[in-house]
This record gives sequence, C-alpha cells and structure tokens, in this order.
Amino acid sequence: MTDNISQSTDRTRLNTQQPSLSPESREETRSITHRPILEVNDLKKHYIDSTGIVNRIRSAKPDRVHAVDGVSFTVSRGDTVGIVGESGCGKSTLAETLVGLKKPTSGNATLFENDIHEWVDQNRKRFARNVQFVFQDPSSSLDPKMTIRELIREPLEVHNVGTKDHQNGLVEDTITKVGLSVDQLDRYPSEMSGGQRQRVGIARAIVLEPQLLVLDEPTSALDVSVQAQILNLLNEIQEDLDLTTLIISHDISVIRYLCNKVLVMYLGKVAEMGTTENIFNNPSHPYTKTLLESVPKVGETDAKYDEVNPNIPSPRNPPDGCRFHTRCPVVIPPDDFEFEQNEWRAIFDYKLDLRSSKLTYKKIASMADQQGIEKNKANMMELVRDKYDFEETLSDSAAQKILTESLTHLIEGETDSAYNTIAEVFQSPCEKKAPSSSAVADDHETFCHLD
Ligand SMILES: Nc1ncnc2c1ncn2[C@@H]1O[C@H](COP(=O)(O)OP(=O)(O)OP(=O)(O)O)[C@@H](O)[C@H]1O
Repeated sequence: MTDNISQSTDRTRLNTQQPSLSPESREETRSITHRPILEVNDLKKHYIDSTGIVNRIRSAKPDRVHAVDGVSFTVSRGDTVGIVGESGCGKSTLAETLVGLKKPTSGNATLFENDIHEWVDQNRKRFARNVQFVFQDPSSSLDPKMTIRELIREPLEVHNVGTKDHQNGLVEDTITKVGLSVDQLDRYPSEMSGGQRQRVGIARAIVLEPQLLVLDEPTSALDVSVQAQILNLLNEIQEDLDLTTLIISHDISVIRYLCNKVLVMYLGKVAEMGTTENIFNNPSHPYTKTLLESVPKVGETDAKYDEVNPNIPSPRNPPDGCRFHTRCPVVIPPDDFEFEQNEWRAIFDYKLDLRSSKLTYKKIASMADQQGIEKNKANMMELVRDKYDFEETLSDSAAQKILTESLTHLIEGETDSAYNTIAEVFQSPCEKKAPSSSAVADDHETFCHLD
C-alpha cells in the first residue's frame, strides 16, 4: 500500500501556497483538487439473513439481502456528496462499508488509491485518521462518563497529535468552530441538549482534520428547530475547512442545502447522479422525479413516497431488469401495441400481481364476499377492472382482446392461465434488462432505458 496520503493531500499547504503559484502550478493544483480521492467500483454488500420468520418456519435457505448491489461513483476533493433514497435502499450500508465498518461482498472502494478494506485490515488507526464518521444519534455515540473536553481530545490522544497543551488548544479551537463555548468543555453529555451533543459529535470528527467526513442522517434524530442550526453549522464547517464530505439522508431538502453533488439510490443501486443543480433542476430518472415530487409541501409533515405506489419491492428479492420497473410511472410498453401510458401501467400492474400471486381467483372471490357481492362473472370482472382502473376499452384493440382473454381465465378460477396469456405478449424491456449508465450532461448520469 502506498503511504502518500499526507504528502499529496495536505490541505493547508495547498491553500497557503496558492497566491505565489505559477499558472502551470495553479493548473496542477486545480487538477489535484478535482482528481477523485474516493473511487467506488461496483461495490456490493449483501447480508445473509436467516432470521426472517418465513425462514425460521420453513428452515429454508437464508435470505440474501442485496443492500448495496453494484454501486460505482467517484468523489473529488472538496465535494459534498449527498446520498439520498427511501428507507431501506442501502444508504447506511454503503456509508458503513466506505468507512470500513463493513466488508464488501465484492467490488472495492479506494481512498487516495488505497483499497479501503486492505487499509483498515492493515492499519485501522491510520485509516481512522483520514476518515471520520458522524453517527445519526449523538447520544449513543458519546461516552456519558467523559467530559466534553475529554471526548473531543480523545481522537487527538489516540493519534498522538502534539503535546497536551497543543491538544488543549485544538480542543478549544474546535469547540468554538462547532458553535459551542469553551465554558462548556467541562460538562458531561447528559448536561447538553440533543443539538449540542450533535455539535460535540461533529467536533470529535473534525478535530483530526480528516480527508473524508461521512455523516449518516446528521439531523434526523434532532428536533426540527435544531435541525436548521446543525445544517447551518455543517455548511459553515464545509466552507471553512474545505472538507470532502459524504452525507446520507432520506431528506432531499437536507441534501439540496448541503451538497454540490447528489447520488440517488434505489434498492441497492444508483438510479441517477449529478450536480445538485442538475438533479434538482433537470432530473432525468423517473425515480428521482418521483422523489422530488414527494417532498412535503408547506403544512405537510412527512414525505409521501409510499403514496406513489405502496408496493416497494424487497432487497431480499429485488426485481430483475430495472429495479424501479414495478413502480415506474413511465415503464416502457412493448413495441407491438399502442397503449396510453396509464392503461399500460395498469395492465403491467395486473400482470405483476398475477405473477407474484397478489392477484388470484381466491382473492377476487374474497373481495366479492367482503363487499357482499354475488360471485357471478360480470361482478368479478368488474371488481378486477375497478382494482386496476382498466378503461372500458383499451386504445389498442389487439391488446383489448388479449386482456379480456386473461380476465376471463382469472374469473373462471384459472389464475395460471390468466398470467400465461399475457406474460410474454405484455412484456416491458424494463423488466428484462438492467439499464446501463447514460450521460444526460457533463457530471450527470442516469440509469434508465428511456435515456
Ligand atoms: N445486518 C443486517 N442483516 C440483514 N439485513 C440488513 C442488515 N442491515 C441492513 N439490512 C437490510 O439491508 C437493507 C438496506 O438497509 P440500510 O440500513 O442500508 O438502508 P437505508 O437506506 O440506510 O435505510 P434507512 O434510511 O431506513 O436507515 C434493508 O432492507 C435492511 O433491512
């Protein structure tokens, strides 16, 4: 492993030397600044989970949870990259893998061209000097028996930074940088508010001036009124220290406020990545658009992802092809038919439900029972049409014929035939092939068959 970290990335030296640099050296400095310091290559982290209730009952094979499933991206010096996506899409697993807390299943991540996991295995302490992690819950990450001074000084002691006096000076500098005062250094975490504890967590992380700072949901455990203060603090620190930062959040307004680059994750994969401006002003991937539309409006309390389609697939059994096809509002129809987009989505949902047995003859019969409706063919047909919002007649008459045939099988109790009738003919390219990356613009990539 090369040991070039401190030489090639001494932030202070680069900044202080800049005024006297020749044009060539300035160009060189700029290219150093923009050279990726973190490179993530087809990184996968799968969990093997045998604790699920279904597994326990059946003593079946353990589930493989595809938490992070082939993620690649780079981060340049000074970038603040936001990783955003719904709960369970793999954000924390990705962060924990990048800070060496979890080993990847395959692929790799390098920091200054050193493989992170080899580095952690060989010299965890040196790695920790360069990469710091701020946890979501400030209370659980601070030892209640230590004073704030001891807590902020601890990383300096562990890494043998300077004399005791020098360390005390750094502790005092750092506490003021995070908006607390020197008088608060002799308090204990229990004597501080949640926001103050998070400031201490941030102070502990920045006191060593790490090359990479990773924050996992830095504000979500805090009261709304305190969240804004911590966001302002992070913004100031970012500017003052010129840190390279990865921020994990399910809250896209946090990402918009703090980050210059955004990576949108869906079910363990990258859906889209680009500059914050591109992602927010010119989103390309249908999932990103859905995510942006779900930002709560004034007066609403929480994001509304689930209203788009409650059927979020599980990373235990992620869909083939494009992972978003089971929910995508613009899923691509087969070439042979001329569908309106909404009727195609409805037919596709009908097909996916037949395939996963969410829709069976028995389920329709039980719906009829619940509604006190006689189970004749006309009523049963109506129930299915209502459930999927099928138009009276489809715009494409050939498609209409095939759908009617499938519906007839279903209400006659032949669920398998209902599925087989449409399985091949109503097939989307999105369910067969995973999309590869397409460039929307400079620094803006999307993973969608439409691009
Ligand atoms: N130790 C584990 N064993 C098995 N499955 C796990 C483990 N840790 C996480 N998972 C699963 O991996 C998937 C990704 O989890 P992860 O916590 O990385 O997602 P996330 O996007 O950070 O979610 P959240 O925003 O809710 O924290 C989820 O389905 C989760 O249940």
